[in-house]
Amino acid sequence: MDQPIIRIRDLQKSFGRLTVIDGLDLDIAKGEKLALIGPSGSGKTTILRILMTLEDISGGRIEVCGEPLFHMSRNGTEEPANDAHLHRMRRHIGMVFQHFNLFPHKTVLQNITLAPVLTQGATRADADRRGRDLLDMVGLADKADHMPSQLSGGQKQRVAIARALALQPQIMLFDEVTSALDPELVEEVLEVMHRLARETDMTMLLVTHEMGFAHDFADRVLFFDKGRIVEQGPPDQIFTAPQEDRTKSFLRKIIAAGQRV
Ligand SMILES: Nc1ncnc2c1ncn2[C@@H]1O[C@H](COP(=O)(O)OP(=O)(O)OP(=O)(O)O)[C@@H](O)[C@H]1O
Repeated sequence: MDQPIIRIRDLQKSFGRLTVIDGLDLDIAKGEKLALIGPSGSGKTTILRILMTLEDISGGRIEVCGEPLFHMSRNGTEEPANDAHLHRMRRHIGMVFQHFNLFPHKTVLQNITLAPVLTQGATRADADRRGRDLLDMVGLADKADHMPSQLSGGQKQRVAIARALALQPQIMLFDEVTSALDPELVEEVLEVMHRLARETDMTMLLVTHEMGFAHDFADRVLFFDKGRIVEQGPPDQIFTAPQEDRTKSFLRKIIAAGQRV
C-alpha cells in the first residue's frame, strides 16, 4: 500500500474501566471502501467517533493524511493539539450519523451551505451553487427550499449526506445511516451511497448491520469483536468463506434472522 490515508497503531480506548478498543492496528488506502461489521458493542462506532475527534483516545497513534490526529498533552492524555490543528484535521473527514441531525429551522439548502460559508469562507453564491449540485446528486433538487420537517427520513438522510459532502472531505464516515429509517426508505439512501462509492475516489468507512449492503459496497470488510479486528478481507471471502469461528457464528445468526449476506 502507498502511504495510507489513515494509519492506526496500537489504538486503545477505554471508558472508565471498560476497554472498548484494544490495540487496534489498521492502514486504510486512499480511495478504499471499508465496511466495519460485528456484534453490538464491539467498538465500531467508537472508531468512527475517534476519527472525527468526537472522542479522545487512551493510547496509541492515529495519522490522517500523514499528520497525527492527536498529540500527547502535558497531563498525559491524547488530544488534538489546538483549535487550529483540530480545524485542519476535521476538514479531511465528514461523517453521517444514524440520526440525521439537520438544523430544523433552516431550509434544506441552508443546511448544506451553512458550514462551507461559516467554516471555509465560501461565498454564498459558490456555496449555493455547490449545494444545489449536491442536492441534484442525491435526487433532491426540487427540495432546496423545503424545511426538514417536510421531508421523509430517507430524504433527510440524503440531505445529511449532501451536507457532509459540501465540505469536500477526502474521507467519509457513515455510522448506521439506515438503521433509523423505515424499511421502504432504506434503498434510496443505499443507492446514493453506492453511487458515491462507484463514482468518487473518496475514502469511505461504513459501520453497518446490513450485510448485503456491506457485501456490495466494500473493497474490504473488517469483522470486529470486543474492540479487535478478528478477521478482515474482501467481501466474498468474509461472507462466503469466513475463517474464524467468531465470524462464522456471527454470520450464522445474521442468516438465521433472514438477512441477505
Ligand atoms: N460515551 C461512552 N461512555 C461509556 N461507554 C461508552 C460510551 N460510548 C460507547 N460506550 C460503550 O463502548 C462500547 C462500544 O460501543 P460502540 O458504540 O463503539 O459499539 P458498536 O460496535 O458501534 O455497537 P453498535 O453496533 O450497537 O452500534 C459499548 O459497550 C458502549 O456501551
